Amino acid sequence: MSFFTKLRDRLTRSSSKIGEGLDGIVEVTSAPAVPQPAPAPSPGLVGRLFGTGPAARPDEPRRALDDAMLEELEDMLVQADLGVDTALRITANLAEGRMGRRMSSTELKELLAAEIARIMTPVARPLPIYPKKPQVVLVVGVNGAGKTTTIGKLASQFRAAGKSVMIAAGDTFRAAAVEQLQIWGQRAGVPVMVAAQGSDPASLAFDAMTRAEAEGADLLMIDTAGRLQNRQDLMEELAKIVRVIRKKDPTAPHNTLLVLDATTGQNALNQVETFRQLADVSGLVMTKLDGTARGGVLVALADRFGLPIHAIGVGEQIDDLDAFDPNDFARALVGL
Ligand SMILES: Nc1nc2c(ncn2[C@@H]2O[C@H](COP(=O)(O)OP(=O)(O)OP(=O)(O)O)[C@@H](O)[C@H]2O)c(=O)[nH]1
Repeated sequence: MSFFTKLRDRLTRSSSKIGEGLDGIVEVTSAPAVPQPAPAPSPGLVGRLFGTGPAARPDEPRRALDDAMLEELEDMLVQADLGVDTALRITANLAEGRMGRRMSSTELKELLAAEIARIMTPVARPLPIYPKKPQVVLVVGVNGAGKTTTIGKLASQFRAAGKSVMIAAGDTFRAAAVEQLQIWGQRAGVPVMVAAQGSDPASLAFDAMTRAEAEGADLLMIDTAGRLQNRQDLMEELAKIVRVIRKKDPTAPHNTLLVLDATTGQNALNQVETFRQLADVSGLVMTKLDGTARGGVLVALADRFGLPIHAIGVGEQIDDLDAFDPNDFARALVGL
């Protein structure tokens, strides 16, 4: 199954929220549809530019775009977790030159998808791979966001691409977290370095650097703790890991990935703010886009922070994570 098919099938809770929202907005006050003979289907201009979505049916209900309709659109987008600022910007762009025009839900979906893709295109960037060996990737995020799973999935993909990968289980306080990482390491066929429970994560990171250098690993991914309850401790812990790995390589870490859980909705925005204060976040991965109606938050994140979105997760299996494609995501999100 292609990742787009998977994305479209699994993003349904978010997409039905937006898709049905648009249907409702158009149908609520529109005149009853007058049946007309159906001409051969042809995609609209936006459809032709952005994919092969369904053409607007001639008998689809339509509604003239006015201020009231724009307000309903805004509210719907806010409820779909795109956030107020982004919702306002999108509706303003959508309205430009179209006030008074009678629009169908399909046309609105095409326009909305194009607007969302426009916002997200600049941030859609796969994790960059550098010639530097080992490339050190620090992975941060709150407990349960999906760090372990993401590390496992990425490790498996890089290995499949011929890279030698090593993982360090830096959340040394939680035995269960270390065990999970070991299981993912086995699945991905990648060594996982662990330390005694409760030992210093920075010391493990140093040992992992030493081993990765000695073995000529291409990539070292370091998992970290996500206890936000004690922000000061966590900040010190992350800072110490960075200090220690810089003794080995002053340019490391080369990437700091923040893993976010889509089901947290608008709270993901706060997590970005917080982790940017704790670490030098260089890119985002969003997990759990399946089974949540809050996937729209990714648009708000792109619009607000402009941080690269490296990958998105739509399930618990090893191949349920892929590079972020803005057009695919935008179309899936609006239900096209
Ligand atoms: N449905 C779904 N579940 C996911 C996804 N990514 C991760 N999970 C699940 O979310 C749960 C937490 O994921 P972990 O990878 O353990 O998260 P973590 O951030 O490492 O959490 P701690 O180990 O508690 O620090 C696990 O049950 C995963 O299987 C996803 O894309 N979709």
